[in-house]
Amino acid sequence: MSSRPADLLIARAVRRGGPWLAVLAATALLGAAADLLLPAALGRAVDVVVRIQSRTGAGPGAETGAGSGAGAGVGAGAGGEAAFGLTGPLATAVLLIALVVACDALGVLAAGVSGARAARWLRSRVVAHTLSVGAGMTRHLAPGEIVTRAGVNVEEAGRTPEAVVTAATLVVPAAGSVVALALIDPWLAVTLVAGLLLIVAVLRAFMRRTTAASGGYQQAQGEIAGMLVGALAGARTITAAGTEDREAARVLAPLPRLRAHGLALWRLQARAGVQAAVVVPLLEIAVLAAGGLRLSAGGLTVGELLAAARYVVLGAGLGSALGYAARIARARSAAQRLEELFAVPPPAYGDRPLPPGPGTLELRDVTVRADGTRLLSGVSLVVPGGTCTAVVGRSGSGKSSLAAVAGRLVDPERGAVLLDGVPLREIGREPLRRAVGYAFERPALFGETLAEAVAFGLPPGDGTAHSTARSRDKARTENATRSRDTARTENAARAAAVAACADVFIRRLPHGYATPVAEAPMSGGEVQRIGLARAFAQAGRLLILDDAMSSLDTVTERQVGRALTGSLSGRTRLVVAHRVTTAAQADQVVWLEDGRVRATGTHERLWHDPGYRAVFRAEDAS
Ligand SMILES: Nc1ncnc2c1ncn2[C@@H]1O[C@H](COP(=O)(O)OP(=O)(O)OP(=O)(O)O)[C@@H](O)[C@H]1O
Repeated sequence: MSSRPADLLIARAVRRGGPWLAVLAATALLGAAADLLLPAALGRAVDVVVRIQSRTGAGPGAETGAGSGAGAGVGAGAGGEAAFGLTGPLATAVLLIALVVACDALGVLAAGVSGARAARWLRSRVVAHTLSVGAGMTRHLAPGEIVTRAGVNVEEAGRTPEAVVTAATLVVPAAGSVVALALIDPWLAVTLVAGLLLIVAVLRAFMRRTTAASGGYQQAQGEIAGMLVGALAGARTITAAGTEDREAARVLAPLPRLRAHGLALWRLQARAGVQAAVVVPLLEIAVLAAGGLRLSAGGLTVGELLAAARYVVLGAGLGSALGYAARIARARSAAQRLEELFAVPPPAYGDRPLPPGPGTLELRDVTVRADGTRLLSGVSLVVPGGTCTAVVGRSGSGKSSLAAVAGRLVDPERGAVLLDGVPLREIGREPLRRAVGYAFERPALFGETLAEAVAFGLPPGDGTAHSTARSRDKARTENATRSRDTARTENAARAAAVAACADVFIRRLPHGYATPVAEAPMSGGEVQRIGLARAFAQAGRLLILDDAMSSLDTVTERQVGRALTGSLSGRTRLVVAHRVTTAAQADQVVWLEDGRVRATGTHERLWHDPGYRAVFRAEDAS
């Protein structure tokens, strides 16, 4: 994958640092400037001392105590002058040191906050995008992989603001040192530039190799997480089969690869560290040697040589960018993995509203394909508004695929699905999701309490009064409307729970509808009933039940079946059925075989066909 989108993503994440980024850059630049000025201030102080010493004749002669009284007087006057002359450079040096310390402290804070903001932005985008793609995302990547990317990789990519800004500001002392050395002596500057070019070459090679190695490391990490989450989903099966050790070995299979990439990263870091560690002192020696020669030739003062020695250390500080380069490299490979998530497009919704209608569902020559396999081929059928259609067929015949395409959980590769004459692709997400309710064989329950689990997905009210209300009166009206809407939602959810035979067992719980979902002791059939209630409450005009009653006992199934043909009969119903009773209650039956419609008609008519009867015998036998 090209690293360009990843680099763009990093740039956008860095920008999320906002004003803290400016603080980070300002403290880094100010600190660098103070660092640059410090050698000059110290050099000046040394030169003042040397000048005073040479004027007073201090040094070897003074140490021997030689000198006249007048000379001593001159020495005392010069000593006072020295103290006075030193005050300026020393005070400047103290101020500069204080500035460096303050910049360091503020820089740490700014780095932390800007990094946290970048990570928050990345994480929100990853989560929102993953959920908007929905089931399509898990067809591309295992859930554990996705979680690793949203967690670990987001953290790595989010750490970039500090690394990028600090690495960029390291250029300032390097460039400043070159300029300062050029002012002292051009040959010293040339020596430093040669050394810096070498350091940049080391850094570039290090970055390239580290990006590749950390990509491999992160991939192995994601694979382990993906397989662990998969294994946990089947934990009961693993325990029942007694295959824990074998599973652990399977989950940890990428471990040798992880280790190899980890070692490669350490090796790269060590090698580049050694290279930088060799180049920097060599550079210092080279500059000092050149400076020493110039000093002996009278072209430099001692203070200038001292300043030059400090400038070369500052300039070669570019070598300390190694740590930042490693962080940027890891962030780039992490950003590439995030880009792979963003590359999976969410379903595009239209903007058409649904006109009033009975809920007539029509499939026109629909073909559905997944991973190269054809799940449905040229399926055409009409479910008249307000009627119930049962979808039957042997296991693997395409019933769930038909249920999925009928409410746009997947899109057909060819053909069209229409609700009341409007192609599903053209309907806006909101009206589509309000019009269609789904119940599944193994529903996932969301919400804190059972009441919320049943009402999940229901709008608290129709919201029309909320959006325009501005004045206080309007706000009061809005609150009243909201309370009315909430009450209406609760009533709708209760009525749906009654129809799905969930109300009976919910009310038997000590806290009834207020029971936290996580603490509600529910059987598979009871969970299915909550799922059914949720779908009954949500479905505006089309209700799709995909094997949603498989765990219900016969009595409960008959009761729910009565609700389907009674209180819910105003809606169009598409019911994937395995039992004869469900098919017999439906207005029409669609019989699928190998992803095609084998026949359509009433159950009574189809029952004459031995093949049709065999579908139910096969279901009973399975
Ligand atoms: N994502 C997918 N990729 C490839 N093949 C798939 C995918 N989903 C389903 N299939 C295959 O498509 C066929 C139809 O699956 P579908 O779930 O629609 O059948 P079904 O009639 O609902 O089966 P069952 O009654 O056992 O639930 C099956 O052979 C299944 O293995």
